[in-house]
Amino acid sequence: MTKQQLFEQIQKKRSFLCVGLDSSLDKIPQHLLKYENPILEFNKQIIDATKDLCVAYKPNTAFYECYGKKGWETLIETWKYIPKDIFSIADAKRGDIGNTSAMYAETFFNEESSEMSFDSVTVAPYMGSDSVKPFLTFDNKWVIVLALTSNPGHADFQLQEIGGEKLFEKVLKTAQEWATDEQMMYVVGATRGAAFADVRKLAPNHFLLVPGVGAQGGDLNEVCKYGLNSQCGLLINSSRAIIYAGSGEDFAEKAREEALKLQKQMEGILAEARLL
Ligand SMILES: O=c1ccn([C@@H]2O[C@H](COP(=O)(O)O)[C@@H](O)[C@H]2O)c(=O)[nH]1
Repeated sequence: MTKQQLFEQIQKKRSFLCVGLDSSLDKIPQHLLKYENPILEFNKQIIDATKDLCVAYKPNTAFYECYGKKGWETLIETWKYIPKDIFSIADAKRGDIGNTSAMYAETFFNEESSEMSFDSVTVAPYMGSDSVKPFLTFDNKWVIVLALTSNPGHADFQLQEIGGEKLFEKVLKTAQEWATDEQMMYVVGATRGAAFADVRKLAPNHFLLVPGVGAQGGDLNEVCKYGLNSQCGLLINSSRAIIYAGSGEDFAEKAREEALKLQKQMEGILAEARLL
């Protein structure tokens, strides 16, 4: 999916919501445990209930890898179930020496070998250019580089100054030497609020994947105030607050209600910014 196509989806759906599929056996409604693959059934019902309200789905691979062979199968089947006009993100946070990164890229992008071909994968930039570049060799695929994360520990490294600039600023600048805003996005946590103004000074045109709305308490309005650009430029992720909104037989309806609340807020924000 190109950047323009993503913006068109945002305008069509009046939403820049990404639903996070962080699905685990101990959290999904207990009545689903009778299914042969409870998590897949859960994901399918969540997708059916929210697909007209969001423009992206983000399974975090940790929630699948922990179940071994069955978990990988669930990830593959979940990817297959995501409608192909909806942007898919493998939140895997990979990155290693070049030849190893190349294998990670095959894992998430090469359907012939792995049976999945996500639109994008999250990548940790700590190991530098050769750890990121192998992900950029696939046509029409995106790399989403961790820049300023939503967790409290972000300050340990990302806010440290090197040569007069913070590490996350260096990441934002240096990564732009590897790819354009047509192939690269950045992760910036919703809990960082006003820092979006600093991010936009360095990356005015990039899409930002923004986790942290919902369970982590990030403020959607503040993120949009500083982070919105002329093509929206934001994919706001919410995982637990949507998918675990209900725990009974009506869990998918409850998830829809939560997604709808965010979609309505987003519609208002897009309208006010004259992006619709
Ligand atoms: O900085 C980051 C990077 C990634 N995440 C991931 O996003 C979701 C958030 O889940 P919620 O339930 O909405 O809190 C989860 O998969 C994280 O691993 C992040 O939160 N912050």
